Amino acid sequence: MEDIIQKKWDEILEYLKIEHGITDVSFRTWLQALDVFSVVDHLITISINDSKIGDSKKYIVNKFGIPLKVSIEEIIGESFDIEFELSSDLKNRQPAPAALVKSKQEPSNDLKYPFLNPRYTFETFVVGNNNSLAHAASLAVAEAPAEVYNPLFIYGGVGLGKTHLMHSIAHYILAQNPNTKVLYVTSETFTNELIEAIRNRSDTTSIAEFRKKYRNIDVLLIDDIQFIIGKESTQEEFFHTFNTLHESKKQIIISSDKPPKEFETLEERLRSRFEWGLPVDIQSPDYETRMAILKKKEELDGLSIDNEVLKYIATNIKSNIRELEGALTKIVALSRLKNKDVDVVLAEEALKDLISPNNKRDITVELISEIIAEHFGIQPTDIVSSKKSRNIAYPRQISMYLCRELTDLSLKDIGKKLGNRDHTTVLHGIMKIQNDLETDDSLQNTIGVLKKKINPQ
Ligand SMILES: Nc1ncnc2c1ncn2[C@@H]1O[C@H](COP(=O)(O)OP(=O)(O)OP(=O)(O)O)[C@@H](O)[C@H]1O
Repeated sequence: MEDIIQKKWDEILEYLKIEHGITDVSFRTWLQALDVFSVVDHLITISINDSKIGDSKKYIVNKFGIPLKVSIEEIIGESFDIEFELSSDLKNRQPAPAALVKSKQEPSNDLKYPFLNPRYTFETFVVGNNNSLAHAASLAVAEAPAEVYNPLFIYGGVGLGKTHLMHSIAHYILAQNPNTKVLYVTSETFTNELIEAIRNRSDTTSIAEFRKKYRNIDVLLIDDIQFIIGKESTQEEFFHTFNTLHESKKQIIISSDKPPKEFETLEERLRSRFEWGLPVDIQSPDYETRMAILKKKEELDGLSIDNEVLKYIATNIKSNIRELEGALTKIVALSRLKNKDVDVVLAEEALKDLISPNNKRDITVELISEIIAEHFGIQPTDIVSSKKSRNIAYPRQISMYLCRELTDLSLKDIGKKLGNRDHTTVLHGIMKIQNDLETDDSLQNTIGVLKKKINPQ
């Protein structure tokens, strides 16, 4: 995390300057005298260059303390505490070595691999009847890459732990050998990067760069391969990527929502390759596994929830672990909001939309926002917030566009549900996406992926 904050430090200061109307002279004098000294857990220590501006700590804390905290949250997307220290006082203080401040679960290389979720490890993965084979095969591949099952093909329904297992394999391999070149991508990213490379075809290095990135590695993990089916040039490129890696004995791990034989329009030569190694499936978890997953989440989040409430969730939410975890989060959020203890009555209220009699999910603004937020690595609350940074504003406009396409709601109602926005703002958002779609093939691909995630049928 320290790396990321260091890298984004200038952007954070620029943001602060613009959002809080800081004058150029104030910016040059005060803000440019600030540097990140260390990031430990969620505390950022900022050094004040007192050789340049003297002991101005009190002034800086008062003037910039809160705006800086808010700006960091806006740009990084997470909340941090901050403290200021004079650089002369910090001179003899060593920044805490990153390895000492990480939690037990976190692998040692998360800075180098920001695309891996530090929580998705074998330690946090609950093994049940539904996933024991997939788990065992994944561990075998992690322990001996390219020696046992190549490719490893993990398939199963939505939200059942495929990504979690893939990240676990990557973390494990990197922990054993940090020099291994591991690349995890979704097939959407693979497609979008290929689109970009083809678009810049006149620049002969762009396709070469693309190929170098995907072929010059030891382990390729490609998630949700179903999204490349039917995209001819992507399939073709992936076919050659696969062959190059496989021939040079590099490990390939693929996930999908169905087994290779069920891909009707997949070319035979790719289908047969997917079956070369070991296709393993993940089923919906049984009741005991659902309880164990809820307890694991309770432990990881430091919660203490009445067993009856866990039983209520595990009894009612059966087929999707993401929803199972989401249910727990919703209950805890409602209890905080209402300042009430978590009990079954509160759980019933919190989950009334999730637990419908036929368990069929409706396409709602909330569902669309949740899927978009997850896809872009932000929080559903960001979508309805007033935050204006592009990494939030653009997904919000995509939400507006997809709400209009996939629900019968009026612009006014969409605006209301997306943070009480005016219908003209919604219209502007929709038109922006419509315009971009005309020229941006990557966006077309992303919107296609999102639509399938929202409405898998
Ligand atoms: N066996 C498990 N133990 C603990 N947590 C799990 C398990 N299986 C899934 N989860 C959790 O459920 C959530 C959804 O899992 P994940 O994203 O891996 O699903 P997926 O199968 O890749 O979904 P999608 O098909 O949407 O890509 C994650 O938060 C993950 O940590």
